[in-house]
Amino acid sequence: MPEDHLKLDHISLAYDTPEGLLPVVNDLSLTLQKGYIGCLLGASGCGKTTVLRSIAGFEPLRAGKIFLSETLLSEPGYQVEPQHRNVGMMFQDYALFPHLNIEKNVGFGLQHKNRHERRDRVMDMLELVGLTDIASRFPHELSGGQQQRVALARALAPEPELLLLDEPFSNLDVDTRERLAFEVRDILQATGHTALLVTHNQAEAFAIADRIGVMEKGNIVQWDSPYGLHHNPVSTFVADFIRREALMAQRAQAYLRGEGS
Ligand SMILES: Nc1ncnc2c1ncn2[C@@H]1O[C@H](COP(=O)(O)OP(=O)(O)OP(=O)(O)O)[C@@H](O)[C@H]1O
Repeated sequence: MPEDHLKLDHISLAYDTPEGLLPVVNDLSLTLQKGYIGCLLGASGCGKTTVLRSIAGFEPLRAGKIFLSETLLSEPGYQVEPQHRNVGMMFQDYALFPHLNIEKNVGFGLQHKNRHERRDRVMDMLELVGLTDIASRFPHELSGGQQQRVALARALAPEPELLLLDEPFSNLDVDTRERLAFEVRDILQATGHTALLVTHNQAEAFAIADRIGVMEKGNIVQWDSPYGLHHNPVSTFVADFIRREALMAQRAQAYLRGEGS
């Protein structure tokens, strides 16, 4: 069994709002092993992005602790700054700098390297995502799928210990989305990266993840392998959630085949 890498230990998170404190995540725990891809899966508003933001260092904890490779990153009253966490991020909106070409976008987090080292690393990353021929292009000249591959190359370039992906495929059409999900999984597996992905798309979660956490109202109700979730759901909520999503996917496929509405 690989060693534990990311550990969320009974974390709670809340937002200060004009109406008062809004509890969002309540006593959530998970452990992700080195080289594994984990996924938080759940309905809109259940707190997935908030958990990811707390790991990145953008949200303070109200309770609990976050560890990466046994280093304490967060606890109430203590936060390692986001730029010192060695955590890479990839979001749904690509977040590429429009005025920089692809080479400069991918090299953005490598200012500490000299010009030659930076270029070598950028080219290695572009080769990894299969885009060496477009290094001098600008983001608006690329398709959504290509832009997202550049975003992955940029996130991996500084050799992060952990990669966080927030709905990275949701702006893409269905075919590209599926293909890229598998591609990203293969790249992460080949490079041995540990990653945590957030999605509300079950097919995506099952395509990419070694461990899936089904979330309900700010907590994980089951943290398990895709097989375990399918065959041993711990509650009717999980069973219904999995069945409902599978049913919706089947209906959508039937609809696309013209077999009804
Ligand atoms: N900055 C904020 N201030 C106040 N409330 C917030 C803030 N960000 C998120 N929330 C609220 O916290 C709850 C959880 O939001 P979060 O974005 O973590 O959910 P999510 O599961 O990622 O949802 P989605 O799938 O729609 O992105 C929601 O009720 C949301 O309205």
